[in-house]
Amino acid sequence: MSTAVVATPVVVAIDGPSGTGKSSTSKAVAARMGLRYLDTGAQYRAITWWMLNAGIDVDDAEAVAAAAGKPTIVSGTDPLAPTITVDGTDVAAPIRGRQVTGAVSAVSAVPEVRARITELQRSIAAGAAEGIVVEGRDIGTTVLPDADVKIFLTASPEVRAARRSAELAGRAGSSAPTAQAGSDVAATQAALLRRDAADSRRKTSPLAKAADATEVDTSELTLEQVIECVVTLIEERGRRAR
Ligand SMILES: Nc1ncnc2c1ncn2[C@@H]1O[C@H](COP(=O)(O)OP(=O)(O)OP(=O)(O)O)[C@@H](O)[C@H]1O
Ligand SMILES: Nc1ccn([C@@H]2O[C@H](COP(=O)(O)O)[C@@H](O)[C@H]2O)c(=O)n1
Repeated sequence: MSTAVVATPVVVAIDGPSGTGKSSTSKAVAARMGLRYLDTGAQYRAITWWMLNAGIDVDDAEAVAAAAGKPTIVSGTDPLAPTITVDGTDVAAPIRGRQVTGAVSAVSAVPEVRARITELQRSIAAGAAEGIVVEGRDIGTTVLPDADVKIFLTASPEVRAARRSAELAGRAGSSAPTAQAGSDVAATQAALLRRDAADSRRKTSPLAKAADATEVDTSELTLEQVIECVVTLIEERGRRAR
């Protein structure tokens, strides 16, 4: 296992569709290389949670835009214990629920929301003296176009759905595969693809691979292999820069 620590602050952008392994990979790479870690999806989920809690119709883009500046979102960037609060409330658990997951693409498509969250992301990245891994959908294209290393993770829809379903089943405490589990995987895959389509089609900074990003298809790779691959790409960039 590599335990590299980079000498100069490095900014790493990791983008990709839902469930490709961005969070797992980014956290592990950041922890291994002594970097900070920012989960930008959690920030969009947090503002969505606040909108839902405030009774705002998330399909009313004008109402969402008018409220976009109201909540205060704070992200903790320790890769071993990332945190997210809204107006001082810890929302790490509720932002992973179905309601937020079903509403987040509509909220994140609103330009005023993106402007607000993008500004926050840039200030967090600029303040990370030791370097940072930032993961999301538009980091390499829009948020940090000058990132030192850009990676675009992909995986087949079938693999992503199977991994996500296993994760959800693990959280719920189930084990043996059943007919119900089979239909859950199909529903999970449909939901992932719906979210990818909405995130890719929006007008403002859609989910996209930056022209200078390295694409890594994780379908046939273990998580450890993906982490090693990303660490190697960062180390190679460091050697070229010296
Ligand atoms: N290479 C891999 N092999 C096996 N399982 C993996 C791999 N990468 C990630 N996983 C598992 O797949 C699931 C989804 O991974 P993760 O949450 O990191 O994806 P993500 O791209 O951040 O998703 P989202 O965009 O929805 O937040 C997790 O349960 C994770 O442990
Ligand atoms: N840079 C980003 C990151 C995320 N989003 C939106 O948030 C949703 C949730 O992201 P997860 O990574 O937690 O699944 C995602 O579906 C996007 O709608 C974004 O727009 N830009």
